[in-house]
Amino acid sequence: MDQNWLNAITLNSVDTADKQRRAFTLFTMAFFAIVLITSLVLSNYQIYALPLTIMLVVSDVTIVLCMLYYFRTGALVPVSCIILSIILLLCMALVYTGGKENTALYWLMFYPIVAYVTLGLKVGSVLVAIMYFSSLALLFSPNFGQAHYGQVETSRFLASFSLVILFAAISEYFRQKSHQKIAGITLIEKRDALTDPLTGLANRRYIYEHIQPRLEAEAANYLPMSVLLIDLDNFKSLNDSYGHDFGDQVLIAFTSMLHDKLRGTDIKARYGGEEFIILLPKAGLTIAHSVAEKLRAYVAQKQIPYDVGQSISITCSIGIASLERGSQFSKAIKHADENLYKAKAKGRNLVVSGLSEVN
Ligand SMILES: Nc1nc2c(ncn2[C@@H]2O[C@H](COP(=O)(O)OP(=O)(O)OP(=O)(O)O)[C@@H](O)[C@H]2O)c(=O)[nH]1
Repeated sequence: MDQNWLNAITLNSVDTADKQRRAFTLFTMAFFAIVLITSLVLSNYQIYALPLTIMLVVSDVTIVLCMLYYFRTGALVPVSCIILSIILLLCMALVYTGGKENTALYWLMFYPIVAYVTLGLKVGSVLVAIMYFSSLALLFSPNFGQAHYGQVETSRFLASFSLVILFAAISEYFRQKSHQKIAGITLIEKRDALTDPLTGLANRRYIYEHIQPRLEAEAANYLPMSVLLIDLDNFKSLNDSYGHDFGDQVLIAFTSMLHDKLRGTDIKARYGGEEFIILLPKAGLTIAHSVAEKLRAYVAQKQIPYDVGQSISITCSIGIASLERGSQFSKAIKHADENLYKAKAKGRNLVVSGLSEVN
């Protein structure tokens, strides 16, 4: 069975909220970095060596440009990697020089938290590991850095920094797990709410909640579009003669016929009871009429097994309307329904089409 339509149902709102959380964490840190670097450059540019001043200004400008790039493109991962790498370098430079009154090591504590929140466990761990081992190298190579850190200071720093990394990693790991679980459950529930359980087709809610907004937002991908309303003929007497369970089997068999005769890109849904709706994107009335006519003829000749050696056939009536740019979906549905009514009135097993009114 064609389930393509289910893949179109996503959790945009959940993903957007998670991205906002990561972006907000990153940019809060970036904001402090910009303020700190700018004030350092402004107050010390006379005493700093020129290469240091240039390095700080370039870092500052790059962070600002990265933020602007994110707001233009929404590309959070590359932007996070660049900003976090710059801040990693600046932190290591700080450890190298010792910072004001040898307090450099304190400023490393926030980094693992931001790295894990922003880039997740895998990529975050790479940056955190680089910071951790670079710090070790600087702390245990007495001739390498400019600053001297005492033994107690070094061991306390390593112990507390290791604990911060450990807790940040544990918290990110379980946050990711629970996020995936909740997102998975929410997606299943959302898909269930838009699926007809008997036929596996999309339901009426899918058409109004998922497709209708897209017709307005992505009109170029859909319009002109044809709307087919299909109703199985004399379904009540079929139920009465063969039983409700067999009626259900007929609905399932009819769904297979839809899949046989229509394309995967056509939108098919059970509109209610024994009524179905088909949307043919980028198809005018002429094409829609010929598609509907082929479907009608196919359904009429198809045998549905009833009992051993016994089978029945069904017929359907189809009303068509077209949805052009500027016309309303509700009006096209109404017009298709009127044409379906005409098809029934003219004796059933018929296709009736007509243009929908344009605003
Ligand atoms: N088996 C089964 N029957 C259903 C289902 N949903 C609706 N029906 C039945 O479909 C029948 C529809 O009957 P009507 O609306 O009178 O239409 P009809 O008998 O098809 O007559 P026309 O539409 O005029 O050709 C009703 O008897 C409903 O109970 C379902 O999920 N399963």
